[in-house]
Amino acid sequence: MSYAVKEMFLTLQGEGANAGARAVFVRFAGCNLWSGREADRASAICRFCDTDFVGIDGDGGGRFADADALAAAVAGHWGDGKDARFVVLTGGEPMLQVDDALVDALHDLGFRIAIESNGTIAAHPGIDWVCISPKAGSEVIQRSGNELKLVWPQAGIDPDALEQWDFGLRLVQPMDSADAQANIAAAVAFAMARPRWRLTLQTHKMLGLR
Ligand SMILES: C[S@@+](CC[C@H](N)C(=O)[O-])C[C@H]1O[C@@H](n2cnc3c(N)ncnc32)[C@H](O)[C@@H]1O
Ligand SMILES: Nc1nc2[nH]cc(C(=O)O)c2c(=O)[nH]1
Ligand code: SF4
Ligand SMILES: [Mg+2]
Repeated sequence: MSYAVKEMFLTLQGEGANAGARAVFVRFAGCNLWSGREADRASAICRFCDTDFVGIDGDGGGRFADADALAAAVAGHWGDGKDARFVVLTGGEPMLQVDDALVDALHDLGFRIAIESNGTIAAHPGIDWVCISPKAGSEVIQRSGNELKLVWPQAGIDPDALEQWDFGLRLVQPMDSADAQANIAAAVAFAMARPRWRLTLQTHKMLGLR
């Protein structure tokens, strides 16, 4: 299978429990909860997305003919070192494209694989770190993993229901929007009221990283 990738870059993971870790990000093109076109945002299932995932025209993006070609590009972004190789598969929705061949090819090159997914498609079982971020109005079928990352506030999501899901960590992340300051206050209040949850911030945005 070939893969459509919007962009690929080396940075520090900005969010969640792996924040601060050097990682190659692979941003797959396309999502099942929004077309990515601004004209469709108001009618999309997911309406607060902060990301351009349309097309394959970003830095390091393109159409990769097979898993070995994509994994080789990831290794090229990482550089020579073999130690602690780490790749984050995101998008768009990465589980529209991630398959056995890609997981095997990345593991063969020594990468630990993380995913950022909306959970509407089962995560590939070979992935080493599963981060699921539920979206109101969608059906999340992937209800287990390493971290559950709730963007807050989100009308239509009941945090009590999420307490039943099987995740090692529960994280609350302020929604980046015109109301960012109010959303930070809401996320802080959320974490203060719910000791099983921790606040996570989009540190790459504060640091000026990609
Ligand atoms: C762009 S999404 C791509 C991966 C996948 N489609 C998902 O939604 O999890 C990457 C992460 O950014 C989060 N995110 C998207 N828009 C955001 C916003 N406006 N504020 C805070 N987090 C946001 C998502 O919830 C997800 O955890
Ligand atoms: N540095 C950095 N960390 C991130 N964590 C999740 C991201 C994403 O867009 O999936 C992201 C991103 O785009 N950049
Ligand atoms: S599910 Fe993820 S990629 Fe898709 S629109 Fe929402 S935040 Fe963006
Ligand atoms: Mg992002």
